[in-house]
Amino acid sequence: MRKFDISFIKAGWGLTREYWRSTERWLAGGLLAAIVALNLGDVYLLVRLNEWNNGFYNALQRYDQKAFFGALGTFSILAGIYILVAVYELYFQQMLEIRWRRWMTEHYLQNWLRKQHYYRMQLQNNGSDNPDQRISEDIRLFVSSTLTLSLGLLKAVVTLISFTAILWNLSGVLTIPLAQGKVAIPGYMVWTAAGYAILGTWLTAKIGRPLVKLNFNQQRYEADFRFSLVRLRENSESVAFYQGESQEESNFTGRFKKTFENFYKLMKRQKRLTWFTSCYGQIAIIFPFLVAAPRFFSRQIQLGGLVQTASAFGKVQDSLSFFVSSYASLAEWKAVLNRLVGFNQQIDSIESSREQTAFQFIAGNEPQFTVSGLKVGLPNGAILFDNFELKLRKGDSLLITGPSGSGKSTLMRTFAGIWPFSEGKVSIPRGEKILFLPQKPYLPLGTLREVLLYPYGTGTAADDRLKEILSQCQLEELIPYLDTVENWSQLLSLGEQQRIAFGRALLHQPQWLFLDEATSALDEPLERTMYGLLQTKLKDLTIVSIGHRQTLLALHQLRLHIDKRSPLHFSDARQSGEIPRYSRRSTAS
Ligand SMILES: Nc1ncnc2c1ncn2[C@@H]1O[C@H](COP(=O)(O)OP(=O)(O)OP(=O)(O)O)[C@@H](O)[C@H]1O
Repeated sequence: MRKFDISFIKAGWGLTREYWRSTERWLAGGLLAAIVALNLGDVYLLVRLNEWNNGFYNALQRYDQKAFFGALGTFSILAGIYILVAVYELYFQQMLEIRWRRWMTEHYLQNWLRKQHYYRMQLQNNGSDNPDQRISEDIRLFVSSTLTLSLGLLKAVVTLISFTAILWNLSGVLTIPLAQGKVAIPGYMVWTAAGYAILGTWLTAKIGRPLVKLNFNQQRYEADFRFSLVRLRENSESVAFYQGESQEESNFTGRFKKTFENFYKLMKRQKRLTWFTSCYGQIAIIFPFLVAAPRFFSRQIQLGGLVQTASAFGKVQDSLSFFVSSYASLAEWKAVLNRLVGFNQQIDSIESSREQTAFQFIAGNEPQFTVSGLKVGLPNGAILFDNFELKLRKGDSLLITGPSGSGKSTLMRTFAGIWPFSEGKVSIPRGEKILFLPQKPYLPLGTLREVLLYPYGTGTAADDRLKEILSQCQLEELIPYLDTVENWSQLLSLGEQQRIAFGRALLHQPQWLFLDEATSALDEPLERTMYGLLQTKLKDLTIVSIGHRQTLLALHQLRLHIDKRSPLHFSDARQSGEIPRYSRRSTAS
């Protein structure tokens, strides 16, 4: 038999603990105390209602009208309190749930965004699929299920203790005649309820075990399907140009097929479990009457006693069967837990690989941008550059050229310190501003002002300055839309987006600017204008550009040509001064 694994409880506690130690712990603790108190009040009311059964049914049996109406009055009071408790129990639970979720979401978001984990996760993806889903869906499910299940468990335990005592007193002694005399079993109803629940729990665990994995997969397939739909929305124009609808459709249906097939398996397994739990629940209604009937027919107890005993039996059996009734939720909770733990483990593994890597990205005291002993690889282990050296001084302008796929952008990623498959040292002058304009201009969602000021946020530049920059980048027509929210990356042409990127450089005034094919969509005069702006408006700016165009040569003093088939080639148009050092695998020519 497989060993019962409780490590998930430890993992669950690991995730839960952080919130209960956070700055919100006092308020959260207060809310939890209120919910627990209401929960206990709930159980107390159940005990009172159980006693009420006795009086009410005995009154009916005695045809005692006064006692009957008296019992109805008691019931009204109990029911009123019960309603009040139920309303506030849910209200406080939801309040705690949303606060806890907010805290966890912020915590996960910070972890995901910190040190570019979102980027590395994508590059080093070994198991953490769809982090967006983990942050939105899984946290929500985790918080709500943890609360529901743990409060359910608490209620079950308190109910069990209260009603076991009641049932023990009510059930009397069962005497079984044997050949050599009689055996008396005190509290036999309690033993019967326990036996019934233990059998049910064991069978439920046996039938329901595969649900954990099925739930895990279901959530993953759902997220994959949703992600593919979002991708189409983001790339609708390209797909429309290609008329790629049928390919997209087969991709969607392929992904949905997995969701469908897994759901079918889930459904079948759940059907088996429901067969069992429903039978179990129905038998549980009649079972206590059957067990208590001998004492009723032998007139040891009255109708009220029978109903009260049956109800107490039901409660004991019900609380003992907590596992049976919650198995499906428990399976889902465990799947969610595995996904969140997987997310954390992936971040830990990124952190430890970062510690082990021999790459240093530092702010140095030297006034130059220095690259030394650089080795750049790919995830598959291939090496793009080895022993690469480069030194750039203030005011230099370097153009990196080379055939497509030769590694120019990857080199730029390494210069930015974001490429995890590198070794060596990159040093930028301390305290100086460095800006990278990537190949794909990124325009966030929001107003044009936010787009232009990205990533420094609004309020960092006056309106006049923004307008001036838009004019300089020949984007005057956008001035009236500074505060308009649009999907700008879909609305603006690629050339306009690239000019927005230049606008950002003018605004943020970096001393070191790296451009990866940042003018590929501009015509040549506009390209010249943009570079002219950088040179006139940004003093002592050092520029490193990647590009294919010949026209870029005239705009840079230095050139580095990369080609996998030959050594790096460096040329200096100034023909004077100190030449930056460079090399790769072989000596430079
Ligand atoms: N995330 C990645 N995973 C695996 N391989 C990658 C990844 N990114 C880049 N590569 C590979 O690294 C090589 C260099 O790519 P890179 O984008 O640096 O080339 P490039 O010279 O900038 O090309 P282009 O001029 O077409 O933009 C290519 O063979 C590419 O397939």
